[in-house]
Amino acid sequence: MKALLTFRKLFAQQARGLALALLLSLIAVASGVALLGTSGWFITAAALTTAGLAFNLFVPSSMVRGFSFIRILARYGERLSGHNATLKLLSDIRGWLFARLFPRLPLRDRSLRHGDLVSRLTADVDALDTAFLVAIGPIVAAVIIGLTLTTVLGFLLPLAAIVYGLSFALAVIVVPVALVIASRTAGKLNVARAADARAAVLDGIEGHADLTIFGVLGTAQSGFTATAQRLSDAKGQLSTLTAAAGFAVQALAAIALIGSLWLGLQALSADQIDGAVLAGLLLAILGSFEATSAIVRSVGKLTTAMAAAERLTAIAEGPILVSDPVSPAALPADTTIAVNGVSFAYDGGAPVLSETSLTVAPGEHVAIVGPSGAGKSSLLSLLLRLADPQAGQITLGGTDLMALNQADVHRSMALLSQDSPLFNDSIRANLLIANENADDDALWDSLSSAGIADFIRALPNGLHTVVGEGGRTVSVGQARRLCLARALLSDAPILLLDEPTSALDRVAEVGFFETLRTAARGRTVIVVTHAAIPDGSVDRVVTMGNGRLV
Ligand SMILES: Nc1ncnc2c1ncn2[C@@H]1O[C@H](COP(=O)(O)OP(=O)(O)OP(=O)(O)O)[C@@H](O)[C@H]1O
Repeated sequence: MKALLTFRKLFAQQARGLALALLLSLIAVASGVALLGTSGWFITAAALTTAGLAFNLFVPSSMVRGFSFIRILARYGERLSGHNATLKLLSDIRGWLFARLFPRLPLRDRSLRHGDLVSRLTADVDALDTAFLVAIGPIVAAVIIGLTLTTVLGFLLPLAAIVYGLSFALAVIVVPVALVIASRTAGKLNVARAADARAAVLDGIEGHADLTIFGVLGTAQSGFTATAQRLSDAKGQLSTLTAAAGFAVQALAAIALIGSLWLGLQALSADQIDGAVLAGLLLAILGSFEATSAIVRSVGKLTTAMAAAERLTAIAEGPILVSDPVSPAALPADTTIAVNGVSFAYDGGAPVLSETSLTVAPGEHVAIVGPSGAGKSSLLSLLLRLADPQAGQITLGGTDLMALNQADVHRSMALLSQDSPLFNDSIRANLLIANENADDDALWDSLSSAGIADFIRALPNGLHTVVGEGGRTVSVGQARRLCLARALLSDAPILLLDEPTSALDRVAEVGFFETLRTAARGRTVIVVTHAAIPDGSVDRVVTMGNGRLV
């Protein structure tokens, strides 16, 4: 519940729409109760009056029509305003979540799988709509109806008011609270297992080719069936608890009805109440319990919403690894990079860099080589300020990186990483990410420099060709060249390249380094590579080993 309260400010922004929905839901339930009550009174009174001659049929029949009309309109309006406010609320929650997620990427909690994150951003946010739409609103409406009917009964049948009031309070407050307490674990399990199932689907789709080739598709399928079974067990647990609560509410409705009937008949024989009024009251009691069955169904979902809220706040309140300074320094014009005695480890782990130092002059092309795991990519991350060193200092033009805004640092450095992605969009749109103002000439220049212009020219749709999810419709080597073209298109004076040739054959690799030499002339280049670097393609090669440059 505490996690759900994190969203109270966003709920408050939609307070008007939600309050209107609540008011209309109240009117709908009240008209339903009044409709049944009036009908019971009307039919009984008409039957008790000889041939209906002495009974004014006009007023009650118009009341019945009026209440049913009001009920229909109120229900329609409630759905309209409730859903409208809830959809706005969900969109606010998504915006809120994304704003908190981005500064926290990459997440410190490495156990968070891709599918799990997707699940949190979609299904968990959706689960929050139940918090108001199907739980809080109906409960508030039912409490008001229950209090009103208890007061009316208090005047007409005081003893029945006690029986009804107690039964209704148990049905609307005690049973839902007990259901929430009893189904907390089942709610959490539901959300976690639904996320497992989504992650398993994503893993299966992504790894389908490898699973087929290694002949383990059957094993993967049975793993997925077991995941689906665990989800269905969790759903089953929740449904059983909800059904038990539903039974308790129906039993309380029966107690309220039979108790009121018994007390009402005694009052009738003692001439303390009119028969028609009694029939109306009994039907109104029945009508008021209709509101409670919706509550039980929705409260069952409330625990799922609470668990979803906990998962969302877990990522939204996670630690921010790198933050901007309060009063940032201006970005210096000088692009000299100086790494001075930097030591770095990931989140309390083993040291990755130990007192590393390196100076790269503006326009210099430097290659960093060394064994796998030596810390080369980590050094690039520190240069981009995706993490901060625990000791030492990195400066850009003499200014400490930690004194600069991250956005300024990123404006001066373009990155081609080992896994730079192509987005499911046109080649043009993929390139413009690096420089949205670039014209077609600039696009073709960068494509030529990356050695892929001829291939694009030969495509029927040229720059407008859509590359598919993750660049599936082009080869891995072509995708790398498109990413290089994107890096070259940016205005950044410093290019950081991490294993840019990992997907290229030797001929293409040699061609790539030659291209880089000329295409990035005038810019600083730091390239991390395992490739044998052709002579003359960089100014300097430094070797990294055991977290130090040697
Ligand atoms: N995000 C991370 N969290 C924790 N440890 C990490 C993280 N990224 C890398 N490491 C660890 O830091 C060490 C250095 O990794 P890094 O990727 O910098 O090496 P590398 O020299 O670039 O290796 P490769 O040539 O294989 O790409 C490795 O032991 C790796 O396991």
